Amino acid sequence: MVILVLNCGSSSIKYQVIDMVSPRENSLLAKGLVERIGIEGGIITHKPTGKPRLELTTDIPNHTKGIDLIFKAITDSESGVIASLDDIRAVGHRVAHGGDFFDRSVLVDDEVINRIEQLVELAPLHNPANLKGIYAVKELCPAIPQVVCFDTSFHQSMPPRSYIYGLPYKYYEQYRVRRYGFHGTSHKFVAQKGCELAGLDFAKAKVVTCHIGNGASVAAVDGGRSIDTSMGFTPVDGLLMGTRCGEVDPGALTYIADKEHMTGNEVWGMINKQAGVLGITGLSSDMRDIENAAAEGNERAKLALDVYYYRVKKYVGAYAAAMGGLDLVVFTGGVGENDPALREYVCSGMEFLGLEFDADVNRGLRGKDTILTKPASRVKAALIATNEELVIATDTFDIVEKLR
Ligand SMILES: Nc1ncnc2c1ncn2[C@@H]1O[C@H](COP(=O)(O)OP(=O)(O)O)[C@@H](O)[C@H]1O
Ligand SMILES: CC(=O)OP(=O)(O)O
Ligand SMILES: [Mg+2]
Repeated sequence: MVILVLNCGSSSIKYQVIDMVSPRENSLLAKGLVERIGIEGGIITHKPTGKPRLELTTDIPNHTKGIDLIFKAITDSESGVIASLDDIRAVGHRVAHGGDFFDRSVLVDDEVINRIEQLVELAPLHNPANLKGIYAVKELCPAIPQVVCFDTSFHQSMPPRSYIYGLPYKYYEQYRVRRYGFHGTSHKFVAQKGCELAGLDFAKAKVVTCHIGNGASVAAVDGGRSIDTSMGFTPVDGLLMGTRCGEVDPGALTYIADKEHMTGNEVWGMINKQAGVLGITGLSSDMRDIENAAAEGNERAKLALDVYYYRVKKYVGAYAAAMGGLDLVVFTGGVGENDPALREYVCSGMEFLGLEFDADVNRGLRGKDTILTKPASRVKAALIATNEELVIATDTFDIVEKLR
């Protein structure tokens, strides 16, 4: 069964074409990336397995055009991987916010679309783009079944003590204001894979997963279930991110709003788009730029890195306490997989927890699943490359199989 997975961001679409024989037996036919949607210099990079890659620069004014380019690339005479679009059995999408409506992946229908629309205001950087992908497939291939996998689903297992805020309870009852958490697909995947690599039983292990990309969150996964996570009602809470502030005293925000005569919407825009490492440095939201600037002696970049790394470490300690123990710390995401300095900072001085980091193994290591602790270390650490798309394809397969 050929499944197309779409991970639509605001200005980019990551995709994979996967042939699933069964959840365990699958092969990647192609993966690719459409970038710079809606701005000049649009580009699609298509990487088929065992065939010449294809790169095309062209204006990509919207997601429909982006998905149309993906369709052309995957059926291309030279670099294509399927004969025609009829070969696609289903499309699986990543959707960031599913609220407490969804604790699992579901088949798309009008009701599901309505729910995702309702949640747009809670995930303004993500849900609108996710919806555009669903609409574009509907327009271009109305007969193909579509499945959505929510970042929030895995965290629906959190107990109330983790998700209730100290606000008047009526806001939870009226507006469902609570912690939801994100990157759940990734946290689950890397916790499971990390346990396999470390020889731990996922159903019993106490794992802290650090998904550190442009958006970043930490989760406490106890016995295979998420019991707490650093993102909250929206993907702006917790860690410092590219352009998002992470944890901040709410009092500071109302104070700034007062001083600067800002509306709620303006504050919301500021904490989502002008904060994070971009806000502290005024330089960039990309961690590579921040690290380069810090290496050249830029003081603000050094400060931003320090805040960024420190927060990750703090959550590891907090979640070890929350779970009453720790077996494994996992690093994943664009930064977690590619930045040895982050991993070294977080895992250094953690012998008191039973974690003995192997700095030699970690040095220069990028993107390869590896145990990062010394053989005798009681608590393990690991780098695990995430693959949200494979999880989405697996869920899509399971749901579409039942339609037969
Ligand atoms: N070598 C590297 N060192 C540090 N950060 C890196 C490196 N390579 C990529 N990154 C960072 O990874 C981030 C993107 O991660 P990714 O997980 O793809 O994000 P998202 O899925 O949220 O868009 C960027 O901030 C980028 O700078
Ligand atoms: C929810 C979220 O933060 O996603 P991303 O990391 O893709 O921005
Ligand atoms: Mg991501």
